[in-house]
Amino acid sequence: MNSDKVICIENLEHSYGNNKVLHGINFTVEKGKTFGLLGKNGAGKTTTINIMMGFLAPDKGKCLVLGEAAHSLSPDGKKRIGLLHEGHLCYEFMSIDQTEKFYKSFYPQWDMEIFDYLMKKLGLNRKHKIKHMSCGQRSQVALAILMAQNADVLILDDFSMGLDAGYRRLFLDHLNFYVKERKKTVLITSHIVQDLERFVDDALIIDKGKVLRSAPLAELKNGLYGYRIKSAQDLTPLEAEAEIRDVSHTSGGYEIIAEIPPQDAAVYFFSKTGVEVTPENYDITLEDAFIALTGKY
Ligand SMILES: Nc1ncnc2c1ncn2[C@@H]1O[C@H](COP(=O)(O)OP(=O)(O)OP(=O)(O)O)[C@@H](O)[C@H]1O
Repeated sequence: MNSDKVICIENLEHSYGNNKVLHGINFTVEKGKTFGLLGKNGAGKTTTINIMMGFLAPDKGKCLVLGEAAHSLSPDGKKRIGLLHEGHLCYEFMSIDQTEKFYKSFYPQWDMEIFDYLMKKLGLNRKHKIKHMSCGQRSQVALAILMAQNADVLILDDFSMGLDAGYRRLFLDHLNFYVKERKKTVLITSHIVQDLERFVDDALIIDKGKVLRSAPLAELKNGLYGYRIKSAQDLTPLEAEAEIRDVSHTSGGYEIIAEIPPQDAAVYFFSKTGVEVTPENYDITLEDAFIALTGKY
């Protein structure tokens, strides 16, 4: 196997009883890259991560992590993976100091500097108990513990967990530096899709356990265009058109994401609405592309 392939997933299928939730997922995460796994609630992200961690055996398909089959990872392989699972890592009755001491004992490569740096940002006394912290503060401790493990592969399932915008930005900046500097590999999921736009190299969008799009971030939006249109007419019926991926109301009118290139937009909207509008083309965000591909609900 190519040693640059840190995670390699082929035709992964999984069911819970009769409910099939993964329908042949494929993706590869290369060394030194940050990979975003995106999908709506219930899309199959955590199931995929549980298979990658060996917690679940897939019905079909292949899942290799660091070159080993995920369901039989060696102790050495496990040591090289840092996992942030949905929820928290910490025992609530412990203080920050006790939590560090507890986790440090499992990780020979414990990076005290990173832990101290992130705890200084938290600004709480180290004797402070986890149970007396806010949800976001607990998440900050959990992330510091994860970073201090100094693992080669970091898997962060829904890292945002109640964190405010400033801390999320600080953490992602830090993680970005850490990944590039130390050639680590990251797989991350977040419901705050916008956070990942500045950060991931490649992304996979899944919906109901199927791959909708898999590409380097810059290519993920290919073929999707955003238009701002001021109109007194109700444009929501456009949502029924196959090439229209989303119609959203804004204070000034509408934002429409469509598979229509700018040179054809004015004629297209005239043909569909019967009124002359001036569609203003804008650059769509990753979140726009995500909604265009997965739908609002
Ligand atoms: N232990 C389980 N038993 C039965 N069904 C499950 C179990 N865990 C998850 N599911 C179902 O599998 C599907 C995928 O769930 P999964 O947790 O993988 O989604 P997700 O993408 O992580 O969602 P979210 O963003 O809401 O965390 C859902 O329909 C869910 O109801």
